[in-house]
Amino acid sequence: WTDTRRRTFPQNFLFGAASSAYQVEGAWNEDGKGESIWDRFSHEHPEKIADGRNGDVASDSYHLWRRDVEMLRELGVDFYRFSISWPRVLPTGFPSSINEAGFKYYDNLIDELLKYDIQPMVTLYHFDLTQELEDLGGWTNPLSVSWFEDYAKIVFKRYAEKVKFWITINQPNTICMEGYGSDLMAPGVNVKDVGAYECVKNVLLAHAKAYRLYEKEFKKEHEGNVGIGVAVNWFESLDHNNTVNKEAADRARAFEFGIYLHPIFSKEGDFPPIIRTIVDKKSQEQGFKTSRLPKLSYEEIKLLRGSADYLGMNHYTTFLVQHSEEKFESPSVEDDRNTIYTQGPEWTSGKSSWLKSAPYGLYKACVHLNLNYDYPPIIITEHGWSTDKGLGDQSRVNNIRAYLGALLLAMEDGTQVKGYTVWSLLDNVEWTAGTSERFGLYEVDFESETKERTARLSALVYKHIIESRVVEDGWSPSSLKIEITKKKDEKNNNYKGEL
Ligand SMILES: CCCCCCCCCCCCC/C=C/[C@@H](O)[C@@H](N)CO[C@@H]1O[C@H](CO)[C@@H](O)[C@H](O)[C@H]1O
Repeated sequence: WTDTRRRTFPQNFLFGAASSAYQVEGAWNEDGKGESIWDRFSHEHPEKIADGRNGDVASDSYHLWRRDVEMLRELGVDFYRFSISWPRVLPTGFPSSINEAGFKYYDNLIDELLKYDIQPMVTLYHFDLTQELEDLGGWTNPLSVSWFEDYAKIVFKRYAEKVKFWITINQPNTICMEGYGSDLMAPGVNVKDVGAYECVKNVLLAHAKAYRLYEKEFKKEHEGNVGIGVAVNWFESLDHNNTVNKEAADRARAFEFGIYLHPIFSKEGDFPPIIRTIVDKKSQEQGFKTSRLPKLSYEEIKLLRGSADYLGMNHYTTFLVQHSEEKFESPSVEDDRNTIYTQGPEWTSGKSSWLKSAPYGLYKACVHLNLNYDYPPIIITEHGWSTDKGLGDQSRVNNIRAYLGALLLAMEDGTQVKGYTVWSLLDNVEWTAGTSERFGLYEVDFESETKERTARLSALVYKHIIESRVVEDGWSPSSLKIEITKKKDEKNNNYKGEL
């Protein structure tokens, strides 16, 4: 960390910015869009949304997509990561009803991006299941695997020619542990004992089926890359001489991300042995006839193993882990994991309660992935920082610079990082935090009718990093005025998405 040599991002390294449908689009019931679980959750529980601002209007990107693309051009990014709202294109979730008007929105957005040589990186699922599928059990229903595959097929068919980067599913841990294993996120059904693990199995298989479908029907002709987005924050023992806490940190890493990565990226496949042992043993003691962690068959293990062209790594922060002496509700995933998390009191805090800056954690997480999964190709599909509103976001600048510095070190030591994505292009609805936590390079004036977007300091700094391909701590812009500087003579639609 004291080695401050100037390091450079390679020419083929890709820089991008991200958003997701529910968080930015708004137009929650326009042009035939179906109801999503976030529409239902936020309407039935307005008290759960910190400042009352939900995704009904959000950043209004459904109407302001041209301005969004203009912002991406101002930044000079190589790609834009956004998600397709399943309920906007298939209002019930099933392929029996296709909403052409919904697809038209994505046609326009993708064409506008390509016109300016910005690659679309499409997430197929970012937390917004249709309510109709949720009423059938959502991701706890094994049929969700084929529901997702059917949806993926329609979207692949429509966009395979134009989209070279795909993320099947964003953050299975949030979907399953927070959406089904608690009531923190939609649908908030709180089935901590069995349902959360059923969800894990179904979400993983849905991902793998979509991956294999692309591999079989689209890969040869279109040469795109399909990955999965996993939250890989760093978890390490609070104290390194304490075996009990070191074992707790092993459990934390396995439960937080190993459970999703091991089946896809390890040589042997299947769930991590440490989780299998814990949940099987506890389930037996608790009187379950079979383990609460479902089995993966031989065929399922094979389907999953190797089912990603790259790992989409969402990394924000680090947690310090202790073994828990306190009793959790049992049976539950928390009880199975049995850990307590804290964070360094000296680490700088973001606006979100869970977000503190510890860039060394990104380096360590990369080393961990390299050792456990043999240097997988990685795209950082999310990293970001929350603030209050305001344009002078020096803390975001410091955070992005520090984490990019750590990333350069990890790359120098062999980590195969192909790209980096800031979360987020613009302020948006931060789920139950509403708009009280701002993650945008661009500020959105949520009070205005026009949802005015204005570049923050971080937007100018990120633009400079992309242009110079180095992280210069001393650089600052002469004003907050941002302009499009990267001129393209002609559009380049021949990009094949080489990793
Ligand atoms: C004083 C000690 C405090 C310790 C607190 C421990 C409590 C642990 C609770 C864990 C809470 C979750 C932590 C991490 C969450 C992130 O990985 C997750 N929010 C990332 O999700 C993506 O992030 C974006 C920003 O939050 C979000 O907008 C996007 O949609 C997500 O894909």
